[in-house]
Amino acid sequence: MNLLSAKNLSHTFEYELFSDISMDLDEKESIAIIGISGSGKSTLLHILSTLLTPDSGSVSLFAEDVSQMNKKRLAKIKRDSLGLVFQSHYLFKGFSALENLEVAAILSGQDIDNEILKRLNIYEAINQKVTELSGGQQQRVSIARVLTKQPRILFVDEPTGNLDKLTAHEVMEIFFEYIEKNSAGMVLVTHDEELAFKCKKVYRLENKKLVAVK
Ligand SMILES: Nc1ncnc2c1ncn2[C@@H]1O[C@H](COP(=O)(O)OP(=O)(O)OP(=O)(O)O)[C@@H](O)[C@H]1O
Repeated sequence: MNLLSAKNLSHTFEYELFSDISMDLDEKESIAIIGISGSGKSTLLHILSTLLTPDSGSVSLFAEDVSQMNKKRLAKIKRDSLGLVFQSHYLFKGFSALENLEVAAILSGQDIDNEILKRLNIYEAINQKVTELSGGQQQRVSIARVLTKQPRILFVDEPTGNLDKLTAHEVMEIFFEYIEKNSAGMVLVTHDEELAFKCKKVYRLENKKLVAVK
């Protein structure tokens, strides 16, 4: 089943970032987008995850055109089906790590998966306040929180920036197992080509186009 289909996307800020970009994400599929700094990778991810409206072109989620959805419908799809793992964590700072996960569990009606907490190595720190955790621990809590709501599509922007190499690879393994088990999909933006090439498909954003490199 097709989870996401982007057609002929173009976007310009101060300069034209890209034009006429199309891509498809199917169930159990992972796509990595690489490219030099400033090529527009994060902007493309923002468009695919509906945070930003493209200048032209369309994005469909689960075969529904995002531009044709009313606000309520789009909000529901975002809440139930999209998982964003971005550099800024958006954790509730005054709460503990566990409380942050509980909010996600309650809102989505899902359970917290202790196994994932152990693998992310945050099980022991789960009762600490977010502000007492290191940057890497906060990042791992935000990954656990996103997975707790069991989204169908993961949008991941440099998930391993604060993490050592071993932890970064473990996080990728957790993502891959997650999408396989849940028939979900993932779009990953990264500078790390080694991590990128673990994905099923790899595209490079260069000269304003998306070039398939795997
Ligand atoms: N909201 C915005 N308003 C104006 N310009 C923006 C905005 N967001 C991004 N840009 C510009 O668009 C260009 C591409 O940014 P983007 O973050 O998409 O690139 P990137 O490939 O992800 O870069 P990096 O690898 O450094 O994170 C940059 O020149 C950036 O300054």
